[in-house]
Amino acid sequence: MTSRFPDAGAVGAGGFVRDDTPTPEVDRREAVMASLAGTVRELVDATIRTTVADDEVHRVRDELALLVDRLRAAQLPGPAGIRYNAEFRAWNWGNAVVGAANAIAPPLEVVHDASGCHADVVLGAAYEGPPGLVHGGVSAMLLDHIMGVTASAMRRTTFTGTLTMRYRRGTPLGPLRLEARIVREEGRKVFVVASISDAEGVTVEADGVFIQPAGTPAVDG
Ligand SMILES: CCCCCCCC(=O)SCCNC(=O)CCNC(=O)[C@H](O)C(C)(C)COP(=O)(O)OP(=O)(O)OC[C@H]1O[C@@H](n2cnc3c(N)ncnc32)[C@H](O)[C@@H]1OP(=O)(O)O
Repeated sequence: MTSRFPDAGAVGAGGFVRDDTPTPEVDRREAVMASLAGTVRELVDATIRTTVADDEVHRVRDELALLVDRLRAAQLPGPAGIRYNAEFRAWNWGNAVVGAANAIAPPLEVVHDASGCHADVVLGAAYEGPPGLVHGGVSAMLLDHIMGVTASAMRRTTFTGTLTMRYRRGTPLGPLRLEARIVREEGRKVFVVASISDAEGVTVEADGVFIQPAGTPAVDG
């Protein structure tokens, strides 16, 4: 069996980084960062929807600039990447869809089930495209992620090769369900279908080809 885990600190296949931070410490820090990101997410929503006077907006902006400086006091040299420790605990806190420290991420919480993966999410004002509806690119981004996770099946690295969307009707902001499943595999290619639904049924369908890049091992392969 070939391990997907490189030596500590090294960049492995697909850009994954082995990091020997113990799992309890990862869990603790993740909760701290998720707490911060949750408040920043509130800030984003409040910023979009505020109707306070201009002077108040300027005062809030100046206070926020001071807070940004405090967070900038110690920073990673680049993006957060994806890290793994020896216990197979993985963390990707900057991920655009699930990153615990990323206030832009909804965040999606992907659940593995008998047929593939699903996720329940509530999308607010920050994800609007047409009035009251989810931006089509946001729908594609969320589906791309859950389809990628489904294709990877927690045992191999896959990248999106081709993603096709069919927008059947507008997707309303609010509570939504995403579902994804593998329909077939051919060599390194994994074919995945997925959907977004609201209470009335499917709003978006997607199918995609996810490819295990040449030279990347499956964990149990
Ligand atoms: C844990 C976090 C999960 C997150 C999931 C989110 C998913 C993402 O967003 S991934 C980011 C977006 N995707 C990318 O950036 C991928 C960029 N592209 C690449 O890296 C490469 O082109 C990659 C990996 C897709 C294919 O490269 P490579 O392994 O060299 O493929 P290659 O050997 O040429 O082809 C292998 C097979 O795939 C097919 N193929 C190659 N590219 C594509 C494509 N774009 N679409 C469909 N099929 C393709 C080939 O035809 C070939 O098929 P066959 O075996 O039948 O001849």
